[in-house]
Amino acid sequence: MNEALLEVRDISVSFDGFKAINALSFSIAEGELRAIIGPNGAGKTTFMDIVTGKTKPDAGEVIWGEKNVSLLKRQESQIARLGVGRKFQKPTVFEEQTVYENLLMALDNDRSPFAVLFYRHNENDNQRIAALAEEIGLQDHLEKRSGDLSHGQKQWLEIGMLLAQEPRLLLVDEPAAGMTLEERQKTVDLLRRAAQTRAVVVVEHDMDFVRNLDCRVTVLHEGSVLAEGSLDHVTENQDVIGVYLGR
Ligand SMILES: Nc1ncnc2c1ncn2[C@@H]1O[C@H](COP(=O)(O)OP(=O)(O)OP(=O)(O)O)[C@@H](O)[C@H]1O
Repeated sequence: MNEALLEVRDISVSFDGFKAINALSFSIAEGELRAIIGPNGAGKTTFMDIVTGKTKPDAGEVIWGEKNVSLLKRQESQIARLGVGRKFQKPTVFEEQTVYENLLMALDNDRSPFAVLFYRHNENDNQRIAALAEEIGLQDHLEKRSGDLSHGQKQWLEIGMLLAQEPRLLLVDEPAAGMTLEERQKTVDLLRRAAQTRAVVVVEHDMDFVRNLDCRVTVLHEGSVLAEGSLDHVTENQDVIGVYLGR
C-alpha cells in the first residue's frame, strides 16, 4: 500500500551521458504543499518533465495514487487526465478572450458532441467560474480581455484554468518570476489556498517567496535530494550552504 500521492523511486535520466537526474527518490503526500529549490541545473525542471510524461527516465519508477499506477507507462495526456496539472513559467492564456471565456474553456465539462452543439452557458458553469475567479482574485475582471491583464494576473488566470480541471497535484514552475512584491504575496496566498484541497509542488528560486509558502522544502542538487525539511532546517545544512555558496 502506497500512502503517498506521488512517489518517485530511484529515477535517473542522462542527456548525452550527463546525469541530469541521479537516483532521485522522494514523495509528495495528498494535499501537501511542497517547495523544490536548488541551484541552476539541479534537475528541477527535468523532475517535472518526468512526472508529467514529457521525459522518460532511464531507470526508476514514478508511482501515482492509491492504486499505485505507474506513470512511466502513460502518455502526457493520460497523466493530465489522472489529475496532474502543470503550470509552466510563461503564461499561456488566450489573450483575445475574456477572463470568463478562458475559465469557461478550461472547465472540465464532459459533453457529448451533441451537447456541445446545443451548449448554452448554464448556471452551474457560471457558479464554478465565479468560484474560480474568486479563488484567483480576478472576480472583478471577468469581462476583461485577458491580454489586458498584468503579468501576475495572467499567471493567476492560468492557475485558475488548471484548477478548473480539478487536479489532485498541481506542479508550478517559478511563479514569482517577473511579479511585483504585491503580486508575489497574493500568489503565495493563492497557492496556499489551492493546497488546502490538493497537493501543490512549487519550484522556485526566490527564497522570500519560499519562506512565505511556509511548507516543507526539498533541495535538489545534481539530480538528487540534498536536504529536506523546513526552510530553516535546510538552510542550516552545511551541504546546502556549500552548494549555494559554490563550494
Ligand atoms: N533535453 C535536454 N538535453 C540535454 N540536456 C538537458 C536537457 N534537459 C535538461 N538538460 C540538462 O540537465 C540539467 C538539469 O536541468 P534542469 O532544467 O532540470 O535544471 P533546473 O534545476 O530546472 O535548473 P534551472 O533552475 O536553471 O531551471 C542541466 O544541466 C541541463 O542543461
